[in-house]
Amino acid sequence: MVDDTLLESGNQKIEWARNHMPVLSIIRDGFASEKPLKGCRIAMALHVEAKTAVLVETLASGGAEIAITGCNPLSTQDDVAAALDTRDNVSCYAKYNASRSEYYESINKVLDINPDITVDDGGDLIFTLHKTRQELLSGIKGGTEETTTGVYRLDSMSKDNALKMPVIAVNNAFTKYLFDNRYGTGQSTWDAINRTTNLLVAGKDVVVAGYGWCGRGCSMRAKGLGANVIVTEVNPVRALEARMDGYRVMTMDEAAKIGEIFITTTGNVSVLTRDHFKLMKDGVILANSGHFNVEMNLEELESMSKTVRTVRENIKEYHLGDRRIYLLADGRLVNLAAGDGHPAEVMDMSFSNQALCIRHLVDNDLDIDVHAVPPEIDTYIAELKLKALGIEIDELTTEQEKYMREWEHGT
Ligand SMILES: NC(=O)c1ccc[n+]([C@@H]2O[C@H](COP(=O)([O-])OP(=O)(O)OC[C@H]3O[C@@H](n4cnc5c(N)ncnc54)[C@H](O)[C@@H]3O)[C@@H](O)[C@H]2O)c1
Ligand SMILES: O=c1[nH]cnc2c1ncn2[C@@H]1O[C@H](CO)[C@@H](O)[C@H]1O
Ligand SMILES: N[C@@H](CCS)C(=O)O
Repeated sequence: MVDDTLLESGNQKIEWARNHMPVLSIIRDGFASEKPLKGCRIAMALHVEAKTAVLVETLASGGAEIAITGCNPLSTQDDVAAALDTRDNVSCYAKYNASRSEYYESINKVLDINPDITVDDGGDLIFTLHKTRQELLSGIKGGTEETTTGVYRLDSMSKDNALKMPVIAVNNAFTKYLFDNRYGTGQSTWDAINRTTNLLVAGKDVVVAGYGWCGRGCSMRAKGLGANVIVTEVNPVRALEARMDGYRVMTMDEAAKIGEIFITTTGNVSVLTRDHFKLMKDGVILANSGHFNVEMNLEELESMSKTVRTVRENIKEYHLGDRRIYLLADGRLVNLAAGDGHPAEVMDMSFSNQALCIRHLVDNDLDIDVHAVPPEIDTYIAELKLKALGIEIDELTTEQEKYMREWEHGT
């Protein structure tokens, strides 16, 4: 028996998100009348919260049958999961704080739908499919991948000839990463850090590891909050860009001694290790907004600690004897595990890409490979978003088009 209060809270959150996702709402209306996904079975592993629920509703309104679970043990909002499970043709297996075995059990339940299409965030569904559920591969039309690291992994699989299905790299659409990874992560990471710690940012030394799209967003918003921002990088071009954007750039060995708040956004492992923890000041705060819980070496942090205790919701204190280090949300994506994820207006574009790419997979037979989002989908979403914002832009005149095509003109 599902708790009514839980359902009411989940439905309220979904309604709020739905009302702030105008592009997805247009796509949903089209899906409801055309039913382009009729008879299609979709297996999904995404962060199960309100904006994701709106995507699921959109796919269901297009005629699909959906099984969904989480893509992170700590990002599921149980009220939304309960509400989603009441929708027609939707089964939701996600739960907050799932153990590793529960997490993979749910991934397998989702795969039991015998999917035509898979939707991933970070690749756990597709990797399980390739490792232990290969019998399902022959029925698969294709999949989509939501995030940067998931796409890197798929590219590696493709290079090794290990990939056995077509996948669209949704992350790589302009209308995804330029907004979601940058402005979404920038805002939601700080929202989560601020609501979790209730501490001041102004005047603090904030270290952002990685100056990709997420790192740019987190640095930009840290600066806006009055922090002194330090960036660490391994890519010389991005390091230079960070420097010219006005930040200090140095190695993590140097930054570890100075920083008061550390945010990892690299998609890489062991960016913060024992050597860095040894150098850190008393009371530093660590948050990850990159990938899984691997960016900080938590085993090393634990092994160095005399005591580990929860001192406030989503804050663990690691007492090293002489100093304390505070870890937010167990080192999982802080914006989702200790916050509500990206703003709805941003996920509007990311999930419109998902919906239209899923339709594209159903309508076409793509080769086994990692595919770009078709440019016409990307442009269409940008146009709809501008329209929803009430913004008109200029068009090229015939003279301008001609000028841009020709090459003979000089001074
Ligand atoms: N929290 C969220 O909601 C959210 C949103 C989007 C993406 N992501 C995830 O965040 C991560 C970053 O995504 P992105 O789009 O910014 O990727 P990106 O590839 O644009 O940027 C990652 C940057 O990290 C740098 N880097 C790699 N190893 C490093 C190291 N050891 N030290 C310092 N820098 C290092 C790279 O050179 C690169 O510039 C990915 O794992 C992605 O999947 C999270
Ligand atoms: O609120 C949200 N709901 C669903 N997905 C989200 C939200 N915020 C960020 N991401 C997605 O999570 C991926 C990293 O795991 C990002 O690529 C982003 O698109
Ligand atoms: N779904 C994964 C991918 C993040 S890049 C996670 O939540 O950590």
